[in-house]
Amino acid sequence: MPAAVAVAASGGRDSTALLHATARAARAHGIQVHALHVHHGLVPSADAWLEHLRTQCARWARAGLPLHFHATRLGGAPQRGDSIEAWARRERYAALAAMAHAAGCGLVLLAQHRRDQAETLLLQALRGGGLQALAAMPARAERDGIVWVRPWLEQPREAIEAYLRRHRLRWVDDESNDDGAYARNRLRHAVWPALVAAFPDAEAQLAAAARRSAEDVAALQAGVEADLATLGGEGGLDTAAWTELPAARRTAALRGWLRALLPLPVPDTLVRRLATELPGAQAARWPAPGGELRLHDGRLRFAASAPEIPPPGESTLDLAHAGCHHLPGWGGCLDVVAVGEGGVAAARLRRATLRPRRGGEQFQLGARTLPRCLKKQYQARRIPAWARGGPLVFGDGQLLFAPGLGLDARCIAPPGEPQFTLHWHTDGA
Ligand SMILES: Nc1ncnc2c1ncn2[C@@H]1O[C@H](COP(=O)(O)OP(=O)(O)OP(=O)(O)O)[C@@H](O)[C@H]1O
Repeated sequence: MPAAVAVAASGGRDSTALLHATARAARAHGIQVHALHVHHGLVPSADAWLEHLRTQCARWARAGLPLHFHATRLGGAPQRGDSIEAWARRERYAALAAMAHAAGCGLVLLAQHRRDQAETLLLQALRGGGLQALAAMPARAERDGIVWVRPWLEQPREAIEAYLRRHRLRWVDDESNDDGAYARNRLRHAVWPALVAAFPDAEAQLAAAARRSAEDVAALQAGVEADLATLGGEGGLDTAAWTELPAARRTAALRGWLRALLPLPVPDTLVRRLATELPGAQAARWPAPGGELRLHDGRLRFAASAPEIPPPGESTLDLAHAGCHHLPGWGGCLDVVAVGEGGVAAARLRRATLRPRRGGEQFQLGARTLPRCLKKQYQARRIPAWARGGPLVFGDGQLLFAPGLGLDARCIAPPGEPQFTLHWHTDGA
């Protein structure tokens, strides 16, 4: 059993209930609970949410609950072309991960419930999503060295409301929940009441559909991995063996092979084109993101295009200020976000060294884990090739940041010191 667990607390209805329920259950087992709050700085009432949560946690702690409160104020703002929701979500998860690492928590609980899951499935279907999208939110996921768990994904919203009433809990209402500019709000207000009136069991059935989709995705993934093991990975895809696969498995195998290899996300049009043109082809070439696919001697291989700018070597950069540092040579940008804790000290970023992987680098994911070979960390976490594409960042010779993994736990600064977290974004990803 972990000694500490974190709860992502917005101050809203659901995470207030989850925080309270977690702290009560934890008390019985001698576990400490860390409430993690992110202040996005987007609406004036954000200050009030933070203060409400801080006061509430202090009150509950005085009443004997094993609670600690942490908050991060986000420093940056969305770049042009970045949607506010996408920016807020990305920065929120990064800040939550940083706070969890700093608090020594490898487990973070999120408060989404069955209605949220049902809505997510509908929204994904309305965007034309495939099975993976219809699986909606996973009950458990590992990312940034953290296990993210949604313990209430099977709980109806009414059960949470009943919990709040029983314990007379207070929460803050998010005024943006009424804003019709957001698809989820339109679904909630205009569609959901009519849907439930016609199909009273809609919430449970839609959530069940998401769960079944997730099971099917996992089974498909296992099948793809088994197929790829026999089709040959590094020496190229054995196209004769690939053509022998039953038609239904060919596309998935191709997509899986491309995902692991290409430096950028794989367009569906490319997968479809290859699925049609590969059978029977002898020698051929296809343009692909970041390079070219070449068929030769019965093997399909990826050749990365020569970068327009010479391959980035080692460079030194002042990263000790918030904002998006565009690095055209690397094909993306390093987002530097000011945080209160869980970041790397500004002083270490003033003369940061950026360089590609050379092999043999050691990286430590969490405070309670050991440093391991960086390549092994990427493999263990199945970080696809395109998400590893940016530079490694060093300060005073120590590895501080690896794209796709985040900050090395050994470089986290003490709370209070000026500090930043880093995120890598590939152009067009
Ligand atoms: N600002 C935040 N700080 C910390 N955690 C957050 C924040 N916003 C959302 N979360 C976490 O992500 C989950 C999903 O977010 P979402 O925006 O759907 O919820 P919400 O309606 O803002 O809040 P709640 O779920 O508490 O009613 C929340 O339940 C909470 O666990």
